[in-house]
This record gives sequence, structure tokens and C-alpha cells, in this order.
Amino acid sequence: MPFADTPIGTQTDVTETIGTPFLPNSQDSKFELRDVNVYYGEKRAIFDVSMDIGKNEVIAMIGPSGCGKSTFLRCLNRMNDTIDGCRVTGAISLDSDDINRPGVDVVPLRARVGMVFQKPNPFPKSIYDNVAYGARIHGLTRNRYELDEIVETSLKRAGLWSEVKDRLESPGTTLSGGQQQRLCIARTIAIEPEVILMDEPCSALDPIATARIEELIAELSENYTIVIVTHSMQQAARVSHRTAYFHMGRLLEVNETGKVFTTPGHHLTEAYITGRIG
Ligand SMILES: Nc1ncnc2c1ncn2[C@@H]1O[C@H](COP(=O)(O)OP(=O)(O)OP(=O)(O)O)[C@@H](O)[C@H]1O
Repeated sequence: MPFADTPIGTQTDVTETIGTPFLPNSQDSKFELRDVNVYYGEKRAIFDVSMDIGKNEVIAMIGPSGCGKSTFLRCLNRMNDTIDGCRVTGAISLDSDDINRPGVDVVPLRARVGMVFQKPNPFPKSIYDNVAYGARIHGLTRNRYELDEIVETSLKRAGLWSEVKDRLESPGTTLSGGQQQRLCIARTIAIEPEVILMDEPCSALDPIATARIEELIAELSENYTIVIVTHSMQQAARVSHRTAYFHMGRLLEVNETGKVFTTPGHHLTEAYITGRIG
């Protein structure tokens, strides 16, 4: 316990992020963030965050409630634009292209960077139409046969096909919570995103449904970059390659997940993972 004697203050007492916020080769980065700040009106919620997120990386965002994890996640597909009074400064690039530059259309951006929310939110439509919706509006198919293929493939990849293949016309809302969350993942992957943002995707699910989603994250990481916000340190440890610890809007530490949980570099990371702050 190298920091056990350090008092837990409110100050974050770092000037730069501990660990490995930057990847050794910029070609390996999917996102590059530099000096990112987020304000809600006058209030600053994110302070000077700089880091890279790798291609095919699963990175977990952890930290006490209110530390800015969701706010940070929403920077990555400009979902903060939808919040009145929210302002983002700094540089955020996706494949070296600034996502905040004038002229960027957020619709294709959000197709490239899909999002799965805490509470499963299927549309009030059939299971089939939930998955087909995005493919239709983005014009990904030319005919019903191709659409059927996308729906089947997406449901298979989300691990839901065998459970729903005989009831595709039933409303999505008739599924269990865990099935609904897999339906939302199928809906997200149907439009072939490059990145999937997950904001506490298992918090409404039981342990079995959670285990299924975690298996799915491991499978999806072969093809996608995944950024997951979680309150469960066990989940971060199970699914992620790197873990980022946020505290009061600052990114205090980011490192390989094993290191963060065994030899944290900052006393506040250690205080959080040992349950002394929550
Ligand atoms: N729409 C908003 N308007 C004003 N302030 C906001 C808004 N959303 C979040 N905040 C504030 O920004 C800070 C960060 O909130 P955020 O939801 O990003 O934290 P979090 O780490 O995701 O929290 P939790 O773990 O509880 O979900 C908090 O102080 C919160 O009160």
C-alpha cells in the first residue's frame, strides 16, 4: 500500500496524467485528445484532458460519481452538442481529423462512433425494425434481402439471434432487460461503426446478462474501438486493456488495466480502487 498514509484531499495534486496517456505510435491511435475542457455554462466539468485511444482498444473510464466520465465520453461523438450551455474546447481528432472543425456533419460522425446507453432504449418498433432502422436511414442496403442479412448478422454478433429469430416482428420492448441491451448493441453495430461508446451498459442488468455483454465486448474488440464507462472495477478489470481514472474532472491516471489495479500510480486512484473514496 504505497499511498496508504497519504491523506485523501480534495485537491488532485498532479499537473499531468500519470501512466501511459499517449500511445507510442500515432498510427495506432483512433482518437487523439489534447487539452480538452468541457464547461456547462460557467462550470468546468473536464480539465485539460490529453490522451490517445487506440485502434481496437477497449478502454475503461472509472472514477467517483460526478467526476466527468459521461461528459468525457460524450465528447467523442459530439453528444455534448445536444446539451444546452455545454461547450467543449481543445482538440479531438478521429483518424487524425478534427471532429469539432466547422463543417463536420454530426450524423455520419455518430454513425462512425456509436453509443450504447446505461438504460436499454429500444425504439417502439419491432425487433427487426430496431436493427434495420439505422441501415435504412444511412442507405446501407439496396433491397430487403440485403437488409435481412444486416439484421441477421447484427443480431448474431450481438449474441441475440437464436433467442429472437422466431419473433422478429414482436416489439423490442417485449424483450428482457439484458436482451434489450443486446438489441441496442445490435442496432449500433448494424450501421458498421468504428468505435462503440458504452455508458455503464450493464448497470441495469443481472449478473448473467452482464456476463453475456462482457463476452460480447471481448468479441467486438476484435473489430472495434470500445470506450466503456463503468462503476464496476471488476468489470473494468475483466474487459479493458487500459483503464483511465478520473477525479473531479481531471484525468489523473491511465495505464494498462493490470497496472492500475495492482500498482496504481496516484494515491487517489488507489483510494478509489480500495474503496476509500466512492
Ligand atoms: N447537463 C448538465 N448540466 C450541468 N451540469 C452537468 C450536466 N451533466 C453533468 N453535469 C455536471 O458535470 C459533472 C460531471 O458529470 P458526469 O455526469 O459527466 O459525471 P460521471 O462521472 O459520469 O457521474 P456518474 O458516475 O454519477 O454517472 C458533475 O458535476 C455534473 O453535475
